[in-house]
Amino acid sequence: EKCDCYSDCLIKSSMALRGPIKQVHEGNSSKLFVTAVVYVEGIEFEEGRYDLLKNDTSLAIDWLPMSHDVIETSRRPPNLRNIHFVDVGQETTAIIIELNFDILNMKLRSTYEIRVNSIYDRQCDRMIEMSSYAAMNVTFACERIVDSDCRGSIKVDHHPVCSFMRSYHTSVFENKKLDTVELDVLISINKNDQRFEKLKYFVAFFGICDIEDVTNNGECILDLHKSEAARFCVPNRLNCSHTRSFSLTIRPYRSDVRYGVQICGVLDRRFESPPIISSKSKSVADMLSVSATSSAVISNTDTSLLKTLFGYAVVLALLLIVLILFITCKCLTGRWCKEYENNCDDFIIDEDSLTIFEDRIIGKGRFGTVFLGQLSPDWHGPVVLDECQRVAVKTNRYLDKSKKRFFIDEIEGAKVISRHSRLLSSIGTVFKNGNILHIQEYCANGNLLEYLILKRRYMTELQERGIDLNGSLTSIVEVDFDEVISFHDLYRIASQICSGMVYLSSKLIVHNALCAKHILITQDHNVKIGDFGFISTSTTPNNSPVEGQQKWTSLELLRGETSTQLSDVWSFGVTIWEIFTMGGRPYYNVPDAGIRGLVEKGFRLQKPDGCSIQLYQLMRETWLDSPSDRPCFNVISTRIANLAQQSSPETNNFMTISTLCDYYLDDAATLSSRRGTIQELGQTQTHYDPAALISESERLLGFRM
Ligand SMILES: Nc1ncnc2c1ncn2[C@@H]1O[C@H](COP(=O)(O)OP(=O)(O)OP(=O)(O)O)[C@@H](O)[C@H]1O
Repeated sequence: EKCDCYSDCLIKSSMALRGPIKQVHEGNSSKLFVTAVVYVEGIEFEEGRYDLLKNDTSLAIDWLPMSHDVIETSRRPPNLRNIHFVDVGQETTAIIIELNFDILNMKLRSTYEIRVNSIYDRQCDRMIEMSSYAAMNVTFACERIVDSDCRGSIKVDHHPVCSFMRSYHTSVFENKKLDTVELDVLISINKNDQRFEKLKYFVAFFGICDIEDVTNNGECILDLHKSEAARFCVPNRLNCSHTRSFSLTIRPYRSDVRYGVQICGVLDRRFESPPIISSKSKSVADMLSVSATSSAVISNTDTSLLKTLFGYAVVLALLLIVLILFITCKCLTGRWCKEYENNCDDFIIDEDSLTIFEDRIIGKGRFGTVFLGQLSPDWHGPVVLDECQRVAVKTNRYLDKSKKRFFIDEIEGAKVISRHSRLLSSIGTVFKNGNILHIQEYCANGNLLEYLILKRRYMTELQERGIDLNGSLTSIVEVDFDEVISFHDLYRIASQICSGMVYLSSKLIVHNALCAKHILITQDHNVKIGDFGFISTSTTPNNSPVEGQQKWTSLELLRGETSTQLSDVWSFGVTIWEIFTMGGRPYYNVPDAGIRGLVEKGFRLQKPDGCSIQLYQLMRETWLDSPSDRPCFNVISTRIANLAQQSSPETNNFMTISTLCDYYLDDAATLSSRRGTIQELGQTQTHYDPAALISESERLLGFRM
């Protein structure tokens, strides 16, 4: 039906983002430039006839407070740059809306809703309402914005995860005199809930329910602005078992109202307030049973008696602590502990200071299992630990002398290395039941190899679901940005490893076993180089490849010559190859014994699919026959920094993974070590084809070494 000035035009519409979001520079300031297109079906295009008034009824741009509401007030409203109407045929008109947003949105990772409800018809001087409005959410995720500088930006949405636990048991202690109610609440947490892994601690929001909004399922609506908050399982999440009790105090308590509690898990302590679910800032909460019948009344005298007893206990505990400190001090100065003098090594930690969580296996290596551990809160050493004092505890399953020697070498190696932010710190040793435990700082994201493989798998899964990380923002709303990795991050990792190696080589130390598996990733996704069991110095030179490391070993060391810092450069080249294949297996089809012959003949690893020719050129230089022809770590560091800068191609922030690459064939074996079935190193593989290694890379660079 024709739409004229008197008919009730029903117009269908849809909206999409045109092109990527870009950071643009205007004079001294920068803005985020967004173009949205609304396709309106059902109106005849006429030049100059229609307009979009930027008011509440026609075009609305609303910030959705599901992202970071903390600095809401510092955001400036978006600026409408341009609107124009274009005829796209078939009774469809495209409205192109160009907007400028504040750069802060990107730093804080925000989401806006752009909505067009109606358009203005100049000829008839009236608003035409759409049958259903056109709307779209635009998320400003720094890593997705072209030409953006992500330094200091918040990468993920850290809001607490609410509606977490559903099973409560409460016991109520009513203090009539003080008009308060104390609740001991026992909650049950679903053991298998993956979100639990990422949580720091819990917050309970509790308060009076809105009477009219009480539901039949034992839920009520809680006004979060008026509610109180109590933190629990703080600071040590390890104490948080799957059933957990904590206390709430409701003050003043009123018996005529209902109370509700909403339990949320905090992901990042800077963001404790829950997402605002409705415009009224109210959230569905579980009803707390605070009935007078189930309560035990605490009399005033009882509390005062308890307080006195508690006071005595505190004084006694303090006296005890002073006594222990006095004895320890005497012991350390050597006066009372003459007979233990030989053991007075800074590196030895008292067994009682360490708790080992035997059910929390972090990994398994050649020598034994690595467990999660915790040092007592009063332990203070040269390494600053996280707030839970978490550590990695390496055990040694071998008691025979030669194997034990390797383990001790690692501890001794770690002692030689001084502290550097990119090197894994060794904290000390604990003697337990005649065995030595090696205590190291804990890197919550495990080793780099598995880290990369897991990210690659998630990204491959996204690819298979048709989600293009380099595509339009609308298609990536369901992406968990914690689980993907951008080129920017790959370069950052390579550069951090290089800076650790610059430091090691400045101390004239050769690592001898550098590879992705021996690099650990901290909670905040930074790099720590580990495994110092095979280091060599000028006084303790090394001239044989480390068992199982042949694929990372330089030609001279494979030949039995002495390794130098430039031998580590070779291994570093293989490590960046692992990074840019996102955990590919070098020389996947060659057994360790075949590596020397192959490398001597000039064969080198092929160019990873996702890496630039320039980066591959750098890798090839690290694999030059003569060590003196290879770049040193200082030079590599500058070159990586330059390559990282050049590598922000317009729409290519994330690698497109080609699953058919042969270097991914053995993934399962690599990851199986995570589950505890370690592949024996040096295991013989049956078949390999050197010709496969010549591959495309040789042709691309036009030479073969
Ligand atoms: N300090 C640590 N923090 C976190 N995870 C660790 C730490 N140390 C080791 N791990 C994990 O435990 C696994 C086994 O470590 P381990 O050092 O025993 O063996 P590896 O170095 O991986 O292999 P191998 O010694 O057999 O060459 C590592 O791959 C890593 O995933």
